[in-house]
Amino acid sequence: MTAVAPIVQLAGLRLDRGGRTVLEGIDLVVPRGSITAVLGPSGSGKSTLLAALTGELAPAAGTVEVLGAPLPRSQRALLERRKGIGVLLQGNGLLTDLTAAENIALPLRAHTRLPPPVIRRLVGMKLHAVGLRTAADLYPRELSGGMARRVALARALALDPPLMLYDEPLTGLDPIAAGVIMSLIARLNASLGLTSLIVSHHVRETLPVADRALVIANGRIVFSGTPDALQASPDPLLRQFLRGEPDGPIAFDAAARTEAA
Ligand SMILES: Nc1ncnc2c1ncn2[C@@H]1O[C@H](COP(=O)(O)OP(=O)(O)OP(=O)(O)O)[C@@H](O)[C@H]1O
Repeated sequence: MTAVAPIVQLAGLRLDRGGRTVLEGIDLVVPRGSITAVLGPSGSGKSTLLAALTGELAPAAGTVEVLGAPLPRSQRALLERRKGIGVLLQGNGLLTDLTAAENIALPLRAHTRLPPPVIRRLVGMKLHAVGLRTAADLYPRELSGGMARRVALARALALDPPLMLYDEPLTGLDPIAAGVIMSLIARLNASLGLTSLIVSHHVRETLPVADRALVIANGRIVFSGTPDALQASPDPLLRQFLRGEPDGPIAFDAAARTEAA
């Protein structure tokens, strides 16, 4: 790994799922420290792209470099690389019979040999980072949706990963909780020196915190640039997407995508 290498670099990437090509011709460089909004209609392949970044989905063609080097093929090396990638998945994935603090401690217990007092201290720091110091001993059922999302975020940050991947972090949240999560994502990115990719349907909430935007549609990247350039684009496909119109150049039926060879 080198200090100057982009944190994510994709070249000529093709991703297949269920025998079909979901994405192809994907070239992408994500600079360190940036927040990239990954946008696109439902089923366009946003989560599939994240799956390629974590190594969960192997490329059908092309290369995936994450944290300065190609993703390793061996399962052991891949698990090691994944410690540097924090993932907040759709839904929080909190274990219901563990408290907030115990949930956050899980990755530290699984992947480090730190003594319990150090783990307790690290968990306290993560809870503090998401503004939930007083919720340490609460169970997920005792948390609001926004609080549970923040606990899940603290858990994703437990191992201090330099790269954070967010898959629909606002799903199921009311507008106030959504605003809290988005500003927290932006604040953590700046204060911890992270790089973030945010897959989201919530264009209006996500673009303001992003310094780059990608739009995926019809199996490829149809826009890569600043949020301002996206919003100013006259491209009919981008206008259709930003306005949420059903008719236009974006094909919404799955049959429109190509069959994998
Ligand atoms: N495990 C899988 N096996 C087969 N096909 C899959 C699998 N996961 C996703 N797909 C297909 O891949 C395509 C892209 O799905 P993906 O979940 O990446 O889209 P998305 O843009 O994240 O959608 P959404 O915004 O609705 O979450 C879809 O056609 C989907 O049906």
